[in-house]
Amino acid sequence: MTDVTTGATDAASAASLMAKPEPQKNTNSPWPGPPGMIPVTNGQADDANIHARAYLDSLLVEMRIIDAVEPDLATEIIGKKYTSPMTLAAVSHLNKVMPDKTRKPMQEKVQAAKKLGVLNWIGMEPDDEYAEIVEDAGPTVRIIKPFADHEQIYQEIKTAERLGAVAVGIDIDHVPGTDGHYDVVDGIPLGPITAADLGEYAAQTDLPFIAKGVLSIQDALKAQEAGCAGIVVSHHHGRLPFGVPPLAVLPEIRDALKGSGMTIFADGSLMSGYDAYKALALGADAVLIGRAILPELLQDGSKGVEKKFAQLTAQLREMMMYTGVSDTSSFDPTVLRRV
Ligand SMILES: Cc1cc2nc3c(=O)[nH]c(=O)nc-3n(C[C@H](O)[C@H](O)[C@H](O)COP(=O)(O)O)c2cc1C
Repeated sequence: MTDVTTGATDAASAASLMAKPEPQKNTNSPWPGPPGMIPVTNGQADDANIHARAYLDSLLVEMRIIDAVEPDLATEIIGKKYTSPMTLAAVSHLNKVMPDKTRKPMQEKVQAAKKLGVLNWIGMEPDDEYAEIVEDAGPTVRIIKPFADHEQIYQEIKTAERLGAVAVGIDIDHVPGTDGHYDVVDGIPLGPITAADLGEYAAQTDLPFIAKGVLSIQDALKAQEAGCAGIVVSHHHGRLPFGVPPLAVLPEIRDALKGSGMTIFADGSLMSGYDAYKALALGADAVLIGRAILPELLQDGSKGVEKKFAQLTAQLREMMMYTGVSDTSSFDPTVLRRV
């Protein structure tokens, strides 16, 4: 049976699939490629994904069927129109994991997003690979790592501008490493991002700037102060041990940013259209779908993603109809009951 938390096909691999890179514990991972390339979970209480899943499953839904009609999923995100409030998350490094070197999952994902008319995100790829991946792409947000070398950040912002990104940002939640020091990714040292840094990056570019990995009102307000156009409420598939479920903090962040005009994205274990519905009902303007599309992407490329996305869309539409939500600006958190 497929596990709704992870998309994995049995309980053992479900427990092993999410969260922090744990190369030595990757034996049950269903992903191809070198151990640790695609994050897996330790399945313990410190794994924030466990709590994200439990929180999502504790949210039940009232029915408001009288007067309900088929919903319209068209959504404006930072001034551009898309067919859905569901976007394809940054899931980097995938071209390296495929044993079949003729396959390019990063490009396949970009093409699926374009075909579907949804926003796509690109994460940590070197600028030259990023350029190849987004050749002939639809709208893309480029997320840059919090490099210790700030010059590299400025350079990557410039490349994103040149390549026509619709927004640019930093995954600010990728500063700490599991050794208690600043993380190092692909041999590149990461470093702290101060509020002043964030303000400078946001001011440097005409593109909307996004802070990805906000999980408190404090950081949300700092991002606002820094001039960010948007935030992603996220713990980056459980980088933070014991991380609070993004959906648990989303409503208070939404309230804190009320009237700011900022776009609020959310992600974290959204494995179905029903999960996406809950994030949207709790105040996300749009959601990022990452691991829910990974098995299909790696197995069947663009077509697999399109098929999975159609399933997520059907679930989102079904839930919107049952709850009388006719369009993506009409979500109502009072429909949800926590049990
Ligand atoms: C294989 C993989 C690579 C990722 N790489 C990046 C990255 O480079 N930059 C980034 O901001 N997020 C990255 N993420 C995090 C996702 O964008 C997303 O925040 C996270 O997976 C939570 O969403 P999900 O539960 O739908 O997967 C990555 C996720 C995965 C699974």
